[in-house]
Amino acid sequence: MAAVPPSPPALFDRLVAGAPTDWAAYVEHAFVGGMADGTLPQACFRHYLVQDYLFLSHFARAYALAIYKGRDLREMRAALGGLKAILDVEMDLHVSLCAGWGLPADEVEQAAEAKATMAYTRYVLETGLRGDLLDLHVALSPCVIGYAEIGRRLSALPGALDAANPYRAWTAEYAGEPYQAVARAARDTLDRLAADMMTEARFPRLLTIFRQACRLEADFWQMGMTLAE
Ligand SMILES: Cc1ncc(CO)c(N)n1
Repeated sequence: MAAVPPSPPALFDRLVAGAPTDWAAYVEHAFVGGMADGTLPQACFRHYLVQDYLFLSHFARAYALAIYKGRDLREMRAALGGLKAILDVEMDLHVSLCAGWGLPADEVEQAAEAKATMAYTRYVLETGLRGDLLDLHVALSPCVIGYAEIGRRLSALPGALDAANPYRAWTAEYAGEPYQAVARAARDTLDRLAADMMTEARFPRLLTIFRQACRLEADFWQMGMTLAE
């Protein structure tokens, strides 16, 4: 019987394997550890939460760009699914999280964007405008798939979901099945696009986009930690 050839590693796993330091600096940032054990100062979380609301509104625009860049209805519908997940699921969570932290939505919407927020969101949008759908989805991937991984890791740590942990709602949301499903869909989208758009010659440039996005994610946590504006 002929041996079944091993299937190639998924594109996302290849990207992580190609940028282990940048990936770890993002998903293992001190901000994340501080949410796990509850020691993160609450002012840092509030600052982050306000900026993340602004982040998500630009992130929704990037998914809208992915609809525009779709080459057929299937790709356009997949991007629409991502857009709806942000606008209808994640934004709703944010509005209620913000309310729970005493931050009314209209106040959050009026807040000034921190430089780290501008840098990250505009980098993703610009990468998508300049490149094709694969460039755009690689730029988006650390966000969606990274937060699902962070949520999953946190939820396995003792204390992260305890009633006494002020960040338990955040962890529960990103560890929860609806968000995990969004991240699986993002992985599938990458693999489907890679199957007909990816060449080996292209991989180094995709890895550069991925690394840059991971660095900007780590900077986003750092902005929260330091209350940077
Ligand atoms: C900064 C940032 N990255 C990723 C996500 C997940 O969508 C988020 N909410 N915020």
